[in-house]
Amino acid sequence: MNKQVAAIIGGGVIGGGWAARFALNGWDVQIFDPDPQAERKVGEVMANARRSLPGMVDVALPTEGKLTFHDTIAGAVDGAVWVQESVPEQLAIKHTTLAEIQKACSPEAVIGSSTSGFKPSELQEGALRPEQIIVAHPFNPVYLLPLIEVVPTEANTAAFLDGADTILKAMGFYPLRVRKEIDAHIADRFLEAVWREALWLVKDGVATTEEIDNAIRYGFGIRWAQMGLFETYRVAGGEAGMKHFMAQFGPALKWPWTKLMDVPEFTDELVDLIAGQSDDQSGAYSIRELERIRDTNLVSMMRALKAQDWGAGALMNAQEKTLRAGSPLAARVDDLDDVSAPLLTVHRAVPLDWTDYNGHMNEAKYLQAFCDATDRFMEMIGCDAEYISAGGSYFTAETHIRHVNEALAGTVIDVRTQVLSGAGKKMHLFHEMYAGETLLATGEHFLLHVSLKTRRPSEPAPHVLSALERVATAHAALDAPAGMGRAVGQRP
Ligand SMILES: NC(=O)C1=CN([C@@H]2O[C@H](COP(=O)(O)OP(=O)(O)OC[C@H]3O[C@@H](n4cnc5c(N)ncnc54)[C@H](O)[C@@H]3O)[C@@H](O)[C@H]2O)C=CC1
Ligand SMILES: C[N+](C)(C)CC(=O)CC(=O)[O-]
Repeated sequence: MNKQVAAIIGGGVIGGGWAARFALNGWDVQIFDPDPQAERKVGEVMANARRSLPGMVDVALPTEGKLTFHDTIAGAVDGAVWVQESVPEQLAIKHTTLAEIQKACSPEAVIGSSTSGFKPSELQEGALRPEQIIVAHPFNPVYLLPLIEVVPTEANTAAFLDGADTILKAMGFYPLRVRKEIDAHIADRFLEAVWREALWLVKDGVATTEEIDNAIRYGFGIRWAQMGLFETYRVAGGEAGMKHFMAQFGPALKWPWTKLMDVPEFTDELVDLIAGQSDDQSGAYSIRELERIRDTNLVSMMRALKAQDWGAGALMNAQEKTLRAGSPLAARVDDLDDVSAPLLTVHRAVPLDWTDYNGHMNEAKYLQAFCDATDRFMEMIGCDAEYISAGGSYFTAETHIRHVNEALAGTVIDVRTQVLSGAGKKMHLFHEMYAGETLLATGEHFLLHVSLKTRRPSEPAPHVLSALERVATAHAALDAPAGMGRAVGQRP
């Protein structure tokens, strides 16, 4: 099947991030950037994205698309369904680039601009087809953060905007439709206000760049990542909530807490002061190293939110549900004509938060992956959430894991499950974990069906038992897997 094509016009920090997001979600990506270093730079962004994005959700993303570089805008936009403009933030350059794009692209394509500040009506001025241009403002790193501010004008139809939202959501983005166009949309208004205050604090010698960053990351920054501003302040109002919060802190808005719109003059002295402090603070790392530190932290935080089904984590769960639906990972044994081969129970990439000080998947996570495989197999035979809430389940009684090869962050792993025996209360499973054709590990697990009321072994419901027996009978014809029944220390 032909992949969908995205064109990236301008492959710098942001264009490179868009390219990675599209490619790792299975799109072919065609890039135009006049910088002779663009291919190397995008390659480095891709390398960081490959280690961080694929493992964010607990199911594999589509197979990575192809990245190609083109000498002209016309070449890059050929066949593109989405064209993302990410050239420098100057209106004249944006206009010339959008005109070039429109001369060659499909009239049906979405043209998104990454602009941080220009209004869509400014971008659409003098355009051949204003109705296909919108602001699609991302956040760095584009391959990990979900927010895209979608800012339309009246020229864009509802159907066109809904189509754009659908494409963005399928890639795990959160398209936030901005109701009225304004300079700098929504989020950059805040960022600029915070930045302005921070510049004053440094200029006035109140704090260094590092102290300001500490004030953010040890306090309100981490809080904002999960509840934003208003929900956080509602809680801060105590039992009386938002009204009490506003009564208490509203008057402070009139006190001289902030410098408001007053911008410190960008003298060489101020720039040198800030750049110097920033070098002292973070100069020991290269930018790519800082990006990797940032990505590891972001993935770990977002996956923690995923476990809580909250905020950015709830978005990831929604994307995962869509990716699972219709894949072999959604099938039940009763729906399958053929269960004679080991069954696919896990298909995912190794997430960054599964790796350890040895730079590979930590041993505890092999058990996690095999546990997920067992959960999935239980679901396949009908021991699903509904069955468990009615009081039946399986408990694991014994586990044996063999580590055969290592797996790095981003590696796609498959677990295939063979039923060694399944009768009555007993279920004996053998999981094999692969990266492509390479065996990474095996897990042998013996489980007993239990009643969650008595916490004692019990007979499974007939439909669960018959599905289990069907697979066990089919798998009885398979060879015994290598490593079955091994004890620790035994020679291969
Ligand atoms: N850096 C950031 O934090 C964010 C930037 N943005 C927006 O994204 C856009 C791009 O910004 P960055 O990626 O940061 O800049 P950048 O300087 O990293 O990249 C711009 C790229 O455009 C290329 N370029 C220059 N003229 C071009 C042309 N005529 N045609 C095609 N490519 C051309 C340059 O070679 C460069 O690779 C801007 O509109 C900016 O406001 C949006 C969100 C965040
Ligand atoms: C600094 N900036 C205005 C370019 C920032 C953005 O537009 C969004 C971001 O990623 O912070």
